[in-house]
Amino acid sequence: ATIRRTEPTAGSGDSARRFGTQRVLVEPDAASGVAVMKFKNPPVNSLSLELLTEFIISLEKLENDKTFRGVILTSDCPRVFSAGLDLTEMCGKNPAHYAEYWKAVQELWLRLYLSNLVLIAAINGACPAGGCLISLTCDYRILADNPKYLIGLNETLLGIVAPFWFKDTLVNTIGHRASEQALQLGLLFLPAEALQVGLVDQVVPEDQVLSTALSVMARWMAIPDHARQLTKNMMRKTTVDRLVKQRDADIQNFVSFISRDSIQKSLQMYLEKLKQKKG
Ligand SMILES: CC/C=C\CCC/C=C/C(=O)SCCNC(=O)CCNC(=O)[C@H](O)C(C)(C)COP(=O)(O)OP(=O)(O)OC[C@H]1O[C@@H](n2cnc3c(N)ncnc32)[C@H](O)[C@@H]1OP(=O)(O)O
Repeated sequence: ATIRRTEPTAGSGDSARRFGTQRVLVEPDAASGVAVMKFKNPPVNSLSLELLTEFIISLEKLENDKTFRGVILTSDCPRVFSAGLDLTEMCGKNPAHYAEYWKAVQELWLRLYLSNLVLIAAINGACPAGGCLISLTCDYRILADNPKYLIGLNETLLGIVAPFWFKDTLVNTIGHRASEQALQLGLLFLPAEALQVGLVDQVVPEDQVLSTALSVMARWMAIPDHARQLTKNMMRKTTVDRLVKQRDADIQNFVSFISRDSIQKSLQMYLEKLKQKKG
């Protein structure tokens, strides 16, 4: 994926010169040091290998540019933040592909979870599974108050299992008992429920998600970077190290699990169900 610069928006000057890739739009505002990163992989921002790769590239570019201290993650697709991992990457492929794909999923989580940037999720659509995981890696989550925008780690509903580092991220956010129940039941929370359980930090009207994210960002960026970053690292490094210490074993575990006939069958059936839903 190549990083492309696009023309600045009208009357904005250099600080709004957008850049990004085909599936990840980046709207930087150098004046405030905040960039808005929008997933653009229609129709549902499924986390394909390409999107994961482009996401990592764009995030790295922002992290390496000292102008930027905060990034807001949001969706360019209507009604959906992200439908989670791309199911077509996990069915009907070969072990080598599954390994490559899972390595990219691990990489994105590792980069996001320990990022020095202030990361705020402006959740403007449905946020199941891998989409929920991305929002959980952020420092703060704002969800649009729309009953259609469900959020949660629903993997068991597909007959699969969220890996331990998905689980750890949820436990670090909503606690052990709430996570145990949510993961086993594959719970998808309504906005009010997600707020109540602590899965999101704020629920606001749909047209205020981005403006709210910008004002919350200002509050987080008022903290001296070094102190905030060291504190974030103190809070999260143990969780990250658990995966770092066993990345290859985790990949092998994923490949053998996802390759099982029974798992392949449930994923195919789930994809069929999604397609019939439209019928
Ligand atoms: C040891 C560890 C082992 C395994 C770990 C695996 C961890 C897995 C994590 C995951 O993220 S698995 C993915 C789980 N995702 C979901 O359950 C969400 C599924 N999608 C939906 O619920 C809905 O699509 C929606 C996000 C609520 C949006 O609904 P809407 O009605 O707007 O769209 P529609 O459902 O018609 O879908 C449009 C189109 O997109 C296809 N689609 C949807 N989700 C995915 C997906 N995750 N991957 C690939 N494709 C997806 C859907 O089939 C439709 O396709 P079509 O246009 O060709 O019919």
